[in-house]
Amino acid sequence: MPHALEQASQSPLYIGLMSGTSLDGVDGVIVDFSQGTRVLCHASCAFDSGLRAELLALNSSEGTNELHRAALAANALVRHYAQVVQQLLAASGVQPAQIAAMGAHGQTVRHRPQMFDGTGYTLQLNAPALLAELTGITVVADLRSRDVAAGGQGAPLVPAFHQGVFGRAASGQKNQTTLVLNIGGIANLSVLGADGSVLGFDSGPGNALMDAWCLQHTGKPYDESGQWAASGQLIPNLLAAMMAETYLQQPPPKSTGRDLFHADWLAAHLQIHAVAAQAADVQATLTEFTAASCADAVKRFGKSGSELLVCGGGALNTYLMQRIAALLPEIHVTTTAERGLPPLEVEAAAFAWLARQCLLGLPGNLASVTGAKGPRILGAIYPA
Ligand SMILES: Nc1ncnc2c1ncn2[C@@H]1O[C@H](COP(=O)(O)OP(=O)(O)OP(=O)(O)O)[C@@H](O)[C@H]1O
Ligand SMILES: CC(=O)N[C@H]1[C@@H]2OC[C@@H](O2)[C@@H](O)[C@@H]1O[C@H](C)C(=O)O
Repeated sequence: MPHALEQASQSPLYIGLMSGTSLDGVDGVIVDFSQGTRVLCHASCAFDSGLRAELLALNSSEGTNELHRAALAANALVRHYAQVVQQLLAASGVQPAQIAAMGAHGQTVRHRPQMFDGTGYTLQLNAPALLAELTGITVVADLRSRDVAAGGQGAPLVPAFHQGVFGRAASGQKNQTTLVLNIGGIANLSVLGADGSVLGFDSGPGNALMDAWCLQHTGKPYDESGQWAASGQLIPNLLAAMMAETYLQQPPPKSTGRDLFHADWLAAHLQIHAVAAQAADVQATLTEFTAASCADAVKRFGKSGSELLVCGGGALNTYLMQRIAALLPEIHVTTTAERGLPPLEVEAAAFAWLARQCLLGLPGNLASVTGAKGPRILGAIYPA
């Protein structure tokens, strides 16, 4: 390892930066790993509507000059990252030289881990060299593609971090399966077995479809606390049709994204089952779809008496949380805040941990989750 990097990797302070499939903006944290995992501060920066629309457009193959537009969007994205980094440093009083590295996820615009020839790809827009220039901090980027190259899904990556922070060794609850459900744009579940085993997979949609419908009909980017959904009536045929999506029944390892759960997927279902429906009824049904697909995943892999810790922005949707709890009467449903990590900090903290694993030369993936051939060191390093 070059001398400067070796020196940097002595520091216990790392930054994690996450901009996920919700396309709402960037969450960042500084984490101190000197004694367990301690988040020193959290900052976020919303995307302006122009960048959000461009990133959403780049998720589909429509439109022209994608390569040029993707490069410009990546530059704009890391300017938001740099802004979050400045906020974190200002709030904590930490100097750039004290940060060992930052894990910068980038923006997923395609996720096709398995293609016809066996090896697919996952694509996160990012400009790590620019980010290193803007911040003076070592950047670890491209954290998914090595797992895909090793035959894995490249996602979800957070289960290994969940195990360290919420698993039996960390919790002291040695006889119990702990489940961690991240409800972002897409939802993913980690199953932390009492025997130390770890499973994990994307259960299906999180907030992405609800957000899209809410924006289209109310002009608001999301349904605050799920109040609008709570005012609507469930459309049973629409729910049944969406729950019949074959992805939901597939066994893990599996991962998904906007590649499957996109606007056209929703429109096709609405055209058949909700032509004359009230918009609030569709919102109620989309919320139930997220709740039911998450609850099904939990029922399949959790045990009666297990604890379910919810994180991601969906944990702030009170109505969605009520629906998940109602569908899982034998599971204790709460949020990660109960274990000391607020829901909006978990993913970003996971990417700080992944940067640390990379710098220390340790694996970041779990083959039991992604299906990769084995453990792999994830990420590419852009020194400060
Ligand atoms: N107060 C709230 N009420 C309802 N929903 C909320 C609230 N706050 C956040 N959300 C939802 O959470 C979303 C953001 O969640 P989060 O930041 O976890 O997603 P992400 O990181 O983009 O996704 P992913 O985990 O798929 O990468 C918002 O788009 C919104 O749908
Ligand atoms: C390809 C990609 O960006 N996947 C994200 C997405 O957002 C949630 C879910 O789908 C999960 O698989 C993953 O993110 C989390 C952070 C993960 O890798 O664990």
